[in-house]
Amino acid sequence: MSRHYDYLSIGAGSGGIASANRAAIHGAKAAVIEAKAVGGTCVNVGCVPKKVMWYAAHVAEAVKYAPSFGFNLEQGQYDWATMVKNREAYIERIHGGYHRGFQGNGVEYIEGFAKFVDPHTVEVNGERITADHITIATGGRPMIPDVPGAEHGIDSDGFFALTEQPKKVAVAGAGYIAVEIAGVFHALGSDTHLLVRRDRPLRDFDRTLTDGLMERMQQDGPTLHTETTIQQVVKEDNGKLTLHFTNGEQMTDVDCLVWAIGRVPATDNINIECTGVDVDEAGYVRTDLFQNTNVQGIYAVGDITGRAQLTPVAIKAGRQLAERLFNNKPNAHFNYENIPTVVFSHPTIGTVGLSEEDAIVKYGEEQVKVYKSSFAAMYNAVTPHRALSFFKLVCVGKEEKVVGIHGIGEGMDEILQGFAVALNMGATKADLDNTVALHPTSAEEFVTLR
Ligand SMILES: Cc1cc2nc3c(=O)[nH]c(=O)nc-3n(C[C@H](O)[C@H](O)[C@H](O)COP(=O)(O)OP(=O)(O)OC[C@H]3O[C@@H](n4cnc5c(N)ncnc54)[C@H](O)[C@@H]3O)c2cc1C
Ligand SMILES: NC(=O)c1ccc[n+]([C@@H]2O[C@H](COP(=O)([O-])OP(=O)(O)OC[C@H]3O[C@@H](n4cnc5c(N)ncnc54)[C@H](O)[C@@H]3O)[C@@H](O)[C@H]2O)c1
Repeated sequence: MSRHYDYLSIGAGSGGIASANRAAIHGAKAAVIEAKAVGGTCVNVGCVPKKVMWYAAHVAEAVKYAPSFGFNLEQGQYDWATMVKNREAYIERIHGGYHRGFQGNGVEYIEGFAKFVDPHTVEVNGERITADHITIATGGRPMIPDVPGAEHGIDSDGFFALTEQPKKVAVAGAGYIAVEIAGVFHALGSDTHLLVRRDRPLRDFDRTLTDGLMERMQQDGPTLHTETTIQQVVKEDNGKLTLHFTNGEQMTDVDCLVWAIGRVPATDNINIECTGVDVDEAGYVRTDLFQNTNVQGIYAVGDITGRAQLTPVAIKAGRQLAERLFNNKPNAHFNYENIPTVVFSHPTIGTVGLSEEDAIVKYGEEQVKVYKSSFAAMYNAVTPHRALSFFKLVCVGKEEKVVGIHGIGEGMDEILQGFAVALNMGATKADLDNTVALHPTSAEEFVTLR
């Protein structure tokens, strides 16, 4: 038995789904093949369950602030299992939405693990499927380090599988996932330790953001251990973990260790070698700006390309690819510049464009002018948990074109989207100054900076 499609995506995550739906909307006979759950990482073990848990942490914070607003709350027990049950039910509803979308657009959904047979053929469940255009949208999986006892830890997938809240937690890593998971555990009441190898988490972010995050962590956050690398993990007879660090120190009585040290691309098991598609040393598929690989008729979108591993990036790149292939738009492609991003830390970080450091490297110190401020947002200013939010604009040249907008504070995840539009449209500092403030908000800080 064999089937033929105009367009086939291996993987039904953010990129695969978006590209196949768009291809079908433009009349292509399209299919997606998915080995695990429809929606991929974002929906099942990424953005969605993470944001639900971030909201749980947000509610816990509100409960903490409540007495200052006059509430007399009997703070009962927190039930992790209830949150997990409701979260998974929500995810099930999202799955249903995807399947209805496929039906409506005429995309065929094929369950199974796909492997290449040749550049135009894949095999799934023993069946050969051919397509004119095949997109590799297989995403990635969490990385586990090669240290003795590493298997006693869990990864971000394991974090979402927890049905009970651990008491003492160590999170190893310094990126988005480590910061976000540690923040959730802490806010929900676990004794949480964030272990970073160097001097700070989120080292690639503007310094104002990491300074602000570290200040907030010191006031009320997970305990930050810098310059700390795990050398060995030992499971004791009582089931607890002892972490041995390279600096000779150790941490005992750990109930749960989470590795959040990056991800690896899922190209290793799909027999990609038989296609001649070029992958880099780490296994990411090399693509040009049009998502083309070096092999005609094979493309890649999303995390598997190793570029800006974010859901909206995978979606937009996938849709643009379908526009190019099936809607007669030969120049359609995703623009990888000025991608806004949010870290769901406590409080949230929002950032778009160049950090101050990168702007100086790109334009020279004399061309760069920075505006910044900090203040206690009203939300916590009336509580004993007063804490600062931080704001920064990076501008260049005489006209003070805004090339970077960075903030950490309550609501920054929602604030940044509109400011990213302004930056993309080429706004100058004067444009922001000429915009009337919304008062009293945190967002107004960006249009009132002196
Ligand atoms: C914990 C966590 C939190 C995150 N939070 C955010 C966030 O808040 N905001 C944000 O923008 N991004 C976030 N991300 C990143 C986001 O999830 C990814 O960028 C996005 O899912 C990438 O989409 P994709 O289509 O490239 O791959 P994926 O979503 O990973 O989908 C790939 C799919 O391919 C399937 N597959 C793999 N190999 C095969 C095969 N051989 N045959 C069939 N199917 C196969 C997989 O099962 C998977 O379903 C987060 C990621 C993680 C891990
Ligand atoms: N809010 C969001 O949009 C969001 C949230 C989560 C993930 N993501 C995406 O998923 C990607 C993967 O996230 P991530 O946090 O796993 O990766 P990451 O690449 O952002 O961070 C990995 C961190 O682990 C550190 N590290 C590497 N090896 C280590 C080791 N052996 N011991 C200790 N630390 C080590 C690295 O220095 C790095 O800081 C992100 O880059 C991001 O694009 C986005």
